[in-house]
Amino acid sequence: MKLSFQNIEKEFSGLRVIENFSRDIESGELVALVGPSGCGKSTLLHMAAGLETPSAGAMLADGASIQGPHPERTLMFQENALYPWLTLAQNVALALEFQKIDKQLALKQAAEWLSKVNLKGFENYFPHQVSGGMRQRAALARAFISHPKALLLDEPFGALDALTRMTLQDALRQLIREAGPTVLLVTHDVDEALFLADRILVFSARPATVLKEFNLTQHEKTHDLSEFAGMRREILGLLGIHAEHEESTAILEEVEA
Ligand SMILES: Nc1ncnc2c1ncn2[C@@H]1O[C@H](COP(=O)(O)OP(=O)(O)OP(=O)(O)O)[C@@H](O)[C@H]1O
Repeated sequence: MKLSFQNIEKEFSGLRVIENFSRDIESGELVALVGPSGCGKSTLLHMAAGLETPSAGAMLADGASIQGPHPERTLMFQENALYPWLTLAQNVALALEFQKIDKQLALKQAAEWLSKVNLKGFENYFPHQVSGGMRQRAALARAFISHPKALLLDEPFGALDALTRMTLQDALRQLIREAGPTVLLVTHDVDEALFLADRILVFSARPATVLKEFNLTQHEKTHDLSEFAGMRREILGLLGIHAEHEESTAILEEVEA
């Protein structure tokens, strides 16, 4: 699914958040949105999800104006949104409810997707009985089970420790390779953007405009991002962080608009 942001402007009660943003996200492309906290990244994601409307401009999916949420465009948040009273399999199966699939068949498919994200054997566990990383694995299974054409990820691994985050990034990349959705990824983690993205858009503070765009399609990437040291330094510089002062990527949280 191609997502098109056309001359998008957004303001909330006089607060200008997005200024003249235009970009096409091609079908199957993974574009990461990076920028200071509060600059409007989630707002752009919410427009693609159909949860917010632009104040001016047009938000299109495959050339048609987005009128509201649709299961073809799936949003996934940092805080896992699993229902605590449902098992992991029931949570994943729930995503198929709108398709009116037989409940037993939905549970069977849910078990298959849980297996794909390394949760075989945990189908009947409740969310509180597994780790945060496992909950996000289940959330990934739930996001993919309905074969979304566009996946809108808002800091999906932001609450996880660095090691767990990397294993989840590997799982996500594998799922994306198999399913091929268009992906918009909001992240504060520059390394996550470098590892996963085909393209990185770096935004200014509010009102958000694109400061620079980085293309990474020609690279086959590993978690050893040393070849991207220059690009990483440049992105952090654009965000007002000097590499020599950088203690962790969490610092990005403190760059207030
Ligand atoms: N529904 C809303 N009503 C009013 N203001 C809003 C609404 N949604 C977002 N905002 C405001 O728009 C600005 C941008 O918010 P947004 O969540 O898009 O930023 P962000 O770049 O995703 O931030 P962060 O990186 O901290 O998640 C913020 O000042 C926020 O308070």
